[in-house]
Amino acid sequence: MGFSEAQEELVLRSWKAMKSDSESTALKFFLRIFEIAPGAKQMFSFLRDAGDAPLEKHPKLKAHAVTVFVMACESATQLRSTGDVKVREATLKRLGATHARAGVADAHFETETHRSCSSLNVQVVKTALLDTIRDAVPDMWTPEMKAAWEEAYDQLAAVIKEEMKNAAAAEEQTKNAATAAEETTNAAAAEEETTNAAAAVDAS
Ligand code: HEM
Repeated sequence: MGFSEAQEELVLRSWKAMKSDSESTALKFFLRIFEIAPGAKQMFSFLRDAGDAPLEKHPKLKAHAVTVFVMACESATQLRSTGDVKVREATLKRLGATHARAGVADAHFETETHRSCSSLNVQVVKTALLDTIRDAVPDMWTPEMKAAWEEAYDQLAAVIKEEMKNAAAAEEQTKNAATAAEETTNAAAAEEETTNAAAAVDAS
């Protein structure tokens, strides 16, 4: 099913209404993420270093929330015009690497609850996003608006998750190359040792 002009309009209209109060929307988004998954706080370096300072005082707090909203809006526009989500190559590479490094798992992007994992309920960013929009624009909120945001978010998340896999694979390759190089060095050293030992035997 393609993304319609009406769906794009729903996403952009609600974002426009929220944008005027993006400061408090961003804060609510974050608080909701940490309500759902308290453990997720540890993944954000700037929060790890923040000690006990209240979240709402944190200067970097807004950036991630606003980026997720803005990029989901851009996805909605792209989905309507081309049926596909494309993120600029350099941005995508960085996003893949940052999220993989921070320990973000595919599950953090989804809405399902992994009941087997009771300590960390992983219905994180997507649920937090939808809840935040619902509470920010209650008069506009409809099942159609929810579906439009879900679609835009899902397509964007799929692109980032794919890039996270690439980043993880590249890191693994670098590690393997380093191990292989080390093994070659060790083998060369062992060979030299054998040669030296043989020479010592010859000399004696
Ligand atoms: C479509 C969804 C998402 C978008 C568009 C997005 C976007 C971004 C951006 C732009 C950054 C800044 C760093 C950079 O540019 O490399 C970032 C960092 C980060 N994101 Fe996301 N993100 C998304 C989903 C998630 C999810 C699901 C999680 C998991 C809870 C997450 C956790 C993080 C963390 C931990 C960082 C690093 C923050 C730091 O320590 O500085 N993000 N994200």
